[in-house]
Amino acid sequence: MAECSTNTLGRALSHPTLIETNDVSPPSVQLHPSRWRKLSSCSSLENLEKVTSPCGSESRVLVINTGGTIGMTLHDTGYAPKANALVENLRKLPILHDELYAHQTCLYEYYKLENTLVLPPSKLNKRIIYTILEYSPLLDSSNMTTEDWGRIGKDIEKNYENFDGFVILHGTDTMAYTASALSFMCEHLGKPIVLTGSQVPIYELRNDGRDNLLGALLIAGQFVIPEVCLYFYNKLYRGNRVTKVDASSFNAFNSPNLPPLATAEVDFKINWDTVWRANTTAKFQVRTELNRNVGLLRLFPGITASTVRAFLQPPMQGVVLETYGSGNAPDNRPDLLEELSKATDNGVIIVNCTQCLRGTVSASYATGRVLMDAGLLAGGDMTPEAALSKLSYVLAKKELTLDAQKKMMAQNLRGEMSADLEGAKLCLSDSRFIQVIAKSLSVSCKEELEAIRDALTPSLACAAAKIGDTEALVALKEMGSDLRLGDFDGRTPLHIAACEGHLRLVQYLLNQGASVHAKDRYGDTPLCNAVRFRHKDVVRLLRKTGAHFSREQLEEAGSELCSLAASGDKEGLDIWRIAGADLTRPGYDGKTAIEVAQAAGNKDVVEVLNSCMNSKTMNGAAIEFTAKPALL
Ligand SMILES: NC(=O)C[C@H](N)C(=O)O
Repeated sequence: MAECSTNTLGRALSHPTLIETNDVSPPSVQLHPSRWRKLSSCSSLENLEKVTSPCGSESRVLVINTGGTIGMTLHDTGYAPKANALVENLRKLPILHDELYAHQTCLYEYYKLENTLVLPPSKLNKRIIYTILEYSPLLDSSNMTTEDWGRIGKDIEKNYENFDGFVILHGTDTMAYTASALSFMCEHLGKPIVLTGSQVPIYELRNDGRDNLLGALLIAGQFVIPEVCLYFYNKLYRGNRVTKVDASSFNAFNSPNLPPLATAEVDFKINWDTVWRANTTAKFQVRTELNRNVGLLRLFPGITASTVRAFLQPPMQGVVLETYGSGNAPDNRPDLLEELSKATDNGVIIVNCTQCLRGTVSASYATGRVLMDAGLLAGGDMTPEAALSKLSYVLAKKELTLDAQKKMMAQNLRGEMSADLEGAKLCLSDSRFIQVIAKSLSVSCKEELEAIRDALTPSLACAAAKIGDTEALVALKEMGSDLRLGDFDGRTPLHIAACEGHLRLVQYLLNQGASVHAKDRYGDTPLCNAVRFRHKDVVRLLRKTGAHFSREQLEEAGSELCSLAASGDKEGLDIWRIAGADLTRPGYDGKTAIEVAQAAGNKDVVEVLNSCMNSKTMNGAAIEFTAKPALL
């Protein structure tokens, strides 16, 4: 921690004095100063030297336990969820909880949460602290409804700013539906949400629950993959691309039309090219309104017109028709086609999806074109689960006209369908720059070229961000570079642009999917950098996009605010206010900024602070954090 104490926000706020006054040399673990403070009064202080982790950092994950096999036991009626048993069980598993570390670092005292656990250090040297929120009753996922999806969404929204990632424990039977639904409900998502579960309860000797939970936690706590994902049997999938394909294998899920986002091998291999990029500058929010008048209808030879008619009766508003092959239906059945036409004329949205596990619907066959003529929308390569939940989400947007809803159904909203990439593929060999380097290194194959590109472009992109050269960034992007990647210090172009105050460039990077939550090796986000270098416009834009201080940074801000108040620095205080700091937060000695300003006789600072605190309409209103996260 000592070497991290000079030039970034978090480091500037650390309190070496705390360590001195307690006369305890810091262990190599990077704890937040507030935990240090707690530690000083903790009975386990004498054990400090046993904290063995080398200099790592911590991240926080919220685990929402909805039920499913992972936490089931065998009852008279068969397998059913067991309440209040998971935390106790995990606490006894050394791969899922490091009791010594928790004790030595006063984890329970600090978080005041019995259900907070900590993983042993990861290979990337991170400690993942996770808090389990268990639902009551726990459900077999066959019992889940759209209301349960809404509850999960709202709990994530409530706790969004307190955690780096989210894991949802869920039964496998309807996990693909929940994952799809959440992917649409979570708008402008900037953090990972990973669903997982198991085929065998975690309490049994041989089970897949431990590995699945561990993998999901490691991903949610270490990688900014801003998607609703599903982790199972060593693979991370996009949630709206999966389907359950096996009732009894550990390898229960498949993502037939999209390769996994990541694979857990010796190391996690993230397929960053596939990871979804946000293209808006809006804040995260969850839309819980879903339309329940939707359904799935699977075509089969000999289906009667009256069955179809009955299915399409009001109040039905949206149907996924599961057709044959590449989206085909009998073109010698005018009775069926008439029922479909009547329904679409009456405003029912019918989406054509294939019954096949893999592939897309197309208009290659006459038997497919008749469905287009009947007013069906092509569902591309969407899974029926994704198409159904997308319908439910889109139809709940009552502010949209029917035409706008249909248009939205045809759009790729969250990576649930493949865009028609004909002619749009980026070609690495277009880049003269990379070519010249590749030539000088005598490489020619695609993989080697890509490796060179990936090694060089993060630094080049940061250099372009430093001088505000948007054109250079556009050119790098066209080469296929991922502008979200960080340099050797984990500093992304967005960090650099935020430091330099290049507002337009910040906007451009956000439009390209740069993450406001990316942390560099010192734990700093672009927001920390923009505050430090006092770029108000950038701070405003980042806040608008959902950037926020972590709970620890907010706690530590008190001392910085006091020092600004002592030196009469109104501008400095204002920028912290805009960034979302709580101006009433006391410093390390318990005094607030206003008290410090009063003592120093800085009248106008007192006035400014008073007016800020009285003004309800102020921009970037202070966020009040309680000692406990909002979930309690
Ligand atoms: N493996 C499982 O989790 C199946 C269980 N019936 C569920 O979906 O809740």
